[in-house]
Amino acid sequence: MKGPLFYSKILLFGEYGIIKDSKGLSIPYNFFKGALKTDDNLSDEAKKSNDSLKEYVGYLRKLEQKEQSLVSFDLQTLEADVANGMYFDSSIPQGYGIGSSGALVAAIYDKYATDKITVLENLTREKLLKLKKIFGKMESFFHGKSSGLDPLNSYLSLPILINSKDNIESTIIPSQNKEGKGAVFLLDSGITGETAPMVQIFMEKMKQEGFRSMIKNQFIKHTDACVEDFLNGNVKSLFGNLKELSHVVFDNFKPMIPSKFHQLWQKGIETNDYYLKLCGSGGGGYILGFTQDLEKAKKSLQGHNLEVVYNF
Ligand SMILES: Nc1ncnc2c1ncn2[C@@H]1O[C@H](COP(=O)(O)OP(=O)(O)OP(=O)(O)O)[C@@H](O)[C@H]1O
Ligand SMILES: C[C@@](O)(CCO)CC(=O)[O-]
Repeated sequence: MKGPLFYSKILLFGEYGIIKDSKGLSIPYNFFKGALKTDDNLSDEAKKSNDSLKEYVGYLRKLEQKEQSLVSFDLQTLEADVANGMYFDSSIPQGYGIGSSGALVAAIYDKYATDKITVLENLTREKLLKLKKIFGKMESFFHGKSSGLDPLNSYLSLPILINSKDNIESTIIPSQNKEGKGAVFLLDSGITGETAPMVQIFMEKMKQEGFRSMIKNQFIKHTDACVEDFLNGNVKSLFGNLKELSHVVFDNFKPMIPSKFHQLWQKGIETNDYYLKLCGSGGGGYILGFTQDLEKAKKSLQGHNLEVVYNF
């Protein structure tokens, strides 16, 4: 792959909660990546990507007209490049909760936005929020309403701490202990998931008083505590809160957990070998796992492939 690379992201904590002002923590995941590329002879996959970029140009044209003070693009060049066979050459799986459309949006903004906010300047909170707003509008084309967080993560290639909806900052996470036994890992559910219908289910449930208070008093409480513990390197406390979080999610987010994984989810809580949580909106794609002993977790999850993303 040539040209600047744009990485996938993992929302370690904050799925659903960030819609309701919980904390969140999102990190770039550079195992998967994509870049804009041009070829004369397009493979089937490249052709599909190229076709979707053709449609995207039309969307950006309308967006630019609607949001004149927010963002503008060199659409002529973009259109010519797409006509010449440009596509997004990407290894990021789609519908897996790790931001394939976010990386694409970041790549397009980087190459075609005029007067863009660059990663080299001093990124004040105002600039970050503006970028997030632009990216939210740009990404809406792919899956309806978007917070813009995925493209922001991909564009900056930095961890992002969400304190609340209007208060985000780039942050530093504790450096990995490559020799450590503990790990964060991805489990492949084997099916794709879609964000919009899952968020719809969540919003529907939020109409119930009981669900709302569970979100506030349990889900957000544990999510916020996990973010604090992770950033401060309080591993022991982190795993206590993870266990609670895993439990609350299991009891209240069943539609977001592929049924094949219900038993494994419970087994983790019972044995303490690992704890599972949602990775993004769930419903398929990846599931996130945390363990204090990777070898134990591997044994316990035999038959499943664990992709380690962080070592404690
Ligand atoms: N390489 C690509 N070329 C063109 N379009 C792409 C490419 N990768 C992703 N997309 C677009 O992004 C869409 C997938 O985005 P979607 O937001 O549904 O999932 P995701 O970004 O993979 O996951 P999530 O938002 O849950 O992290 C695809 O349907 C396609 O339109
Ligand atoms: C489920 C959700 O909270 C995270 C999906 O990556 C939706 C969102 O905030 O955009």
